[in-house]
Amino acid sequence: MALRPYIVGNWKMNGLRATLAEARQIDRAAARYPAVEVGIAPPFTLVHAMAEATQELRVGGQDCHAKVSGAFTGDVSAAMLKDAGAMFVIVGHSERRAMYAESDSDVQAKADAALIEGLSVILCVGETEAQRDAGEAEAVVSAQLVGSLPRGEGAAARLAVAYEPVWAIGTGRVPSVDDVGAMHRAIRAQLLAIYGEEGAGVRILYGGSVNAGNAAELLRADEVGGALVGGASLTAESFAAIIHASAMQIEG
Ligand SMILES: O=C[C@H](O)COP(=O)(O)O
Repeated sequence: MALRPYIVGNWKMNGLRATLAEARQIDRAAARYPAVEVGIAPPFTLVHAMAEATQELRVGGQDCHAKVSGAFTGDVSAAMLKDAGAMFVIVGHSERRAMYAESDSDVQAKADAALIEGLSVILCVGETEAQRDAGEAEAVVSAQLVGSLPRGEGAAARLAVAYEPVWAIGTGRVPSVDDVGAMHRAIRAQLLAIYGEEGAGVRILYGGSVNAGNAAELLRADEVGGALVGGASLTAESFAAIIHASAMQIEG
């Protein structure tokens, strides 16, 4: 089954209102390539404004709380994201797992909450360098999937998984295309085991130092259905080049 490629920018803690000019340009680039689905997860402060300022982009959050509301100072719920115009949320990013000690079950609760509110979910998994060096990469990712994938009715239909090796994030280092393909095949096998046939429709994105120069090669790896892009999504010039590379892939 050919899945529509999904190219998503994670702006992390970057972007002021002035930066919406980049989002408008990215929106125009996305309009030129309708075969590619394009999203941006800006900081919470820009979600509403970006959703208002763009037409083609899926705008999303970078995290959400598992509860709908309550005494959780500084947190934002999935319902609030939805209300602000978000269509999806990223959960389980390695920066949150590492810096805020989010466990697999925390991540699963967030994913479930987002799906209940009608958002779609990008669930991140990935091994550290030490885990890869120890030959544990697939086992680590497998355990993260088992522990954090949402299990509610119809979950697979609004889910994407992002494989992001921690050591490749923001470092300029990327795994070989063979290693990316091997991990993505293993993730696909696990999605099929957990969701049955519906697991075939879950897009598996690669993330970690994707840029205009390496996107075409990484997107060609087995079972890579798109990319989750950090630094290179911050300017329209580099992000549009990645969208273009994805569109060219479809045209073959
Ligand atoms: O969510 C995005 C990833 O953490 C990748 O970031 P990067 O493209 O800056 O390496």
